[in-house]
Amino acid sequence: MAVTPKIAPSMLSSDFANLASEAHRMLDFGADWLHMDIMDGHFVPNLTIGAPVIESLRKHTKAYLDCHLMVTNPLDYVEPFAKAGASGFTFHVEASKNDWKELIQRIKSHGMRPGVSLKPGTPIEEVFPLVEAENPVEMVLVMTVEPGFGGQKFMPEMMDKVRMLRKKYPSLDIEVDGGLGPSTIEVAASAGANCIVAGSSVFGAPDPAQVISLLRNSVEKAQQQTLIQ
Ligand SMILES: O=C(CO)[C@H](O)[C@H](O)COP(=O)(O)O
Repeated sequence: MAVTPKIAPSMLSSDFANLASEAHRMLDFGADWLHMDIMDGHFVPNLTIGAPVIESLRKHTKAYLDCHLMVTNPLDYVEPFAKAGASGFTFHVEASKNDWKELIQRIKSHGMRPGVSLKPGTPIEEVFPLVEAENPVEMVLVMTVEPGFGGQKFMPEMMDKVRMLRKKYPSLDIEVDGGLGPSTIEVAASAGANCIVAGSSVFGAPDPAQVISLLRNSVEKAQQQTLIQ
């Protein structure tokens, strides 16, 4: 069975001073999720937003807040993010070598959906135990740029990771993030990605609704092709 396409504009490219209206604008344009980039200034060389901003945004929308925690100590953030109203809590495998079982358990017990992400230099095999665990993650986020900043160039060589994941786990949510847009979506969708994060290509477009629709159509088309083959 094909997994559902989810188009998630990265709010990193939004006007943070008008976050609620930017969120509504993206949802009106057809976004499924809102992707929230949480950076602590240590794990990646950038500092963005934390739980207080998620809490403020939650007062304005019921949308799925897909939180990607680029932080050194993800365990410290589980409770604050749950209280703030996060929906998905995606942590980095590089930051959870010894405590991922506890982390997944705590994310779920706090009512959020656990995901794991990996940087471009991290081998895909490192996430397999987290997907195959008795209490598994429900999404893998394959970074297609070095995490930290929007507007970077998509790394097509990351598609081997996506292909390998899709082959092993046909019903897993596989998210890609970094440099996704009309010129790169086909390769990502045909590799098997179904959750698409896109920042600059959506926010910078004259018609963001058209880009969101194009991204969704590409995922649907690739999924149909796979069913035919
Ligand atoms: O996680 C991120 C950076 O760490 C961003 O979500 C990502 O890069 C999206 O931005 P763009 O689509 O402009 O590349």
